[in-house]
Amino acid sequence: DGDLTLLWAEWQGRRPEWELTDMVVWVTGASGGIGEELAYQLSKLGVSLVLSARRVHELERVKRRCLENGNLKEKDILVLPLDLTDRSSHEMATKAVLQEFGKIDILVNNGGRSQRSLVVDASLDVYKELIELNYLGTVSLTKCVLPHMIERKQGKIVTVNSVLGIIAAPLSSGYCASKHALRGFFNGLRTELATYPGIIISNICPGPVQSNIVHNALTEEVTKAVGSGGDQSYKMATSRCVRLMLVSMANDLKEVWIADQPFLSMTYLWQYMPTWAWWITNKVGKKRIENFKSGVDADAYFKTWKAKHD
Ligand SMILES: NC(=O)c1ccc[n+]([C@@H]2O[C@H](COP(=O)([O-])OP(=O)(O)OC[C@H]3O[C@@H](n4cnc5c(N)ncnc54)[C@H](O)[C@@H]3O)[C@@H](O)[C@H]2O)c1
Repeated sequence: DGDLTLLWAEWQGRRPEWELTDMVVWVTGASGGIGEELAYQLSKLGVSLVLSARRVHELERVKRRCLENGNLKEKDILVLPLDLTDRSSHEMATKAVLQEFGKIDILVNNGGRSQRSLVVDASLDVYKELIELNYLGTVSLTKCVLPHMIERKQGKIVTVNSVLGIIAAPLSSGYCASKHALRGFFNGLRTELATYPGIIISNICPGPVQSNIVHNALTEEVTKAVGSGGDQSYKMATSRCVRLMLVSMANDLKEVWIADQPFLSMTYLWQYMPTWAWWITNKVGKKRIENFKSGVDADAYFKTWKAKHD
């Protein structure tokens, strides 16, 4: 369920419990899904946590659970409301973190939204929103934190990308574009930081993971979200995805792929045999569009596949 370097690191590499203690970690999109689970697992490691998203009451709920289940005290967790699309607020937010904890060791760019609509139906505003949020929001926050890391000559910028930042799928063209753009940006940034080996740029590419991502996905209109989560049973458990993310952070891996089969094999196929990968993608993609058009969960066919192979 991880690329070979990641699985090697999990087996033989440094453990998150040794490497990530005493760090200041800022997680965006911490009010749900992967970001929320990340907060819980990090809170057990004894880090100082900054929890950001738009909804304060949800962040307070996550903070309370971190305090109940983790090793942290009230003073170790800062709830910092943040809208990634409100770029003018990012500098102030960064200052607030530095004022509270004096440093930022790890920025986890996790907040984002997906898409469920065909190119022919989706308004241009949907594409604009996905670029504003997933791409420019992430770039903006990174640019605020980067000078601090350069000054200290250390830090990790971890971005929750997606396998859809490498491959593509129907109904998600704007999402794929935003994630491809992010991968290009961070690969470019990494090349510029070659003289700062202490600053790690890490690109995390999960496949389907249990979360609210489908529920919150944009449709053909920017004002309308999907509003139902669909079937989650075929997706990777959030806790497993986050554990592998922590392994990646502890071992300074530059890009990792985290996905159950057949998604992981598909990513390898795209890497090594793009022509074959296109053949399969078009076959599966057709089914995905048919399901979507008939009002069924677009990925319902994976239930049958999983049932056969489990
Ligand atoms: N779940 C998956 O299958 C999957 C797969 C690959 C990549 N990802 C990526 O993982 C990340 C987390 O997604 P998730 O699956 O946990 O989904 P989710 O919908 O459960 O969580 C998304 C988080 O982002 C926050 N967010 C949304 N808009 C925001 C804004 N304008 N400003 C600040 N925060 C905002 C939400 O409040 C929430 O906390 C996303 O970047 C997503 O693209 C998810």
